Amino acid sequence: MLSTSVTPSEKRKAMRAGLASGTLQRYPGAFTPLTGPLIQQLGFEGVYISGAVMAAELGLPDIGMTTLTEVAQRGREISRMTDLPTLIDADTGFGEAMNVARAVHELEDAGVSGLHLEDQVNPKRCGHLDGKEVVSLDLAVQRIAAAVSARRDSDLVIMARTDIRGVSGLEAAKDRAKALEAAGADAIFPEAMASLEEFAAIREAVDVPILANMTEFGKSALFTHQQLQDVGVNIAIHPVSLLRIAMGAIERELGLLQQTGTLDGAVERMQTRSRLYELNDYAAYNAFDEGVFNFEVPVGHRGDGDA
Ligand SMILES: C[C@](O)(C(=O)O)[C@H](CC(=O)O)C(=O)O
Ligand SMILES: [Mg+2]
Repeated sequence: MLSTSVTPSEKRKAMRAGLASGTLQRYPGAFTPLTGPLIQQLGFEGVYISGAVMAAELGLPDIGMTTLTEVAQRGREISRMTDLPTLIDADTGFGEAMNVARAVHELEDAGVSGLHLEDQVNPKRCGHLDGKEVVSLDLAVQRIAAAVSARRDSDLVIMARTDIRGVSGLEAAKDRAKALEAAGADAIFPEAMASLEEFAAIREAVDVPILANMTEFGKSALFTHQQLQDVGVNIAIHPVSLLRIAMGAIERELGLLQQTGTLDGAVERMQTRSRLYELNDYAAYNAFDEGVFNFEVPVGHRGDGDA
């Protein structure tokens, strides 16, 4: 009720334990806080908080237009509603070293368990589009080193994302992954890998956990969790999937309403009121209310003359 009773510290430890477990950690992207409890109830290991989704929801392109305040707020809203660890997309860190440090503090305070920082230049773009540019190795390393030295909770997971595969190829991605690991990254997010073999090559290059981004309509095929686990991937994200599923349904049903003047035929496809109330845990609020307000005040204690 109201929020999770699992502390940020416990969630960060859980995220680290999951990454070290040898079992693939599955993090669907929560496109709204309400999907956090659902992801948890269905038995996933964690919740991803996507920059692309946050931007899209605001009607903006995913080119670094969202502010740290907005991102931290969304991180807090989603982390609050789940017992699971959360991994948030911190894009390029909202500037260079000092801004990255500030971002780490804000996101830590928001209660996220981990964050990833990428090596694109600003304005950044979706990692699965062409025409990306990356910063120099020095600058990429500085961003990670700044994040690592700024964190106050040593369990906060600092993940380094490199977009260099789509710019300079796999060999460059392996080299950069190694350098980012040496800079203190707890995990590596190799963006836009073309095949399972490429994930295996990154696995070979570094000792820290690696992430696979299973975004639809991108550069990577949608490998199964088993396939990813078999090549040594530690965590899979499905960043924008829930937004795409929901928006697909919304567009279809809105069209129906526009054409027929009623949504009667769509009701059977909707989440029911009772299921929604279950996710929002109405029962717990009722129980709380009954415990606090519906008690008997002993005669002589009402303060109204006990008339
Ligand atoms: C993972 C990602 O950074 C995100 O913001 O969710 C995006 C996802 C996408 O646009 O499909 C990305 O750059 O891959
Ligand atoms: Mg992003």
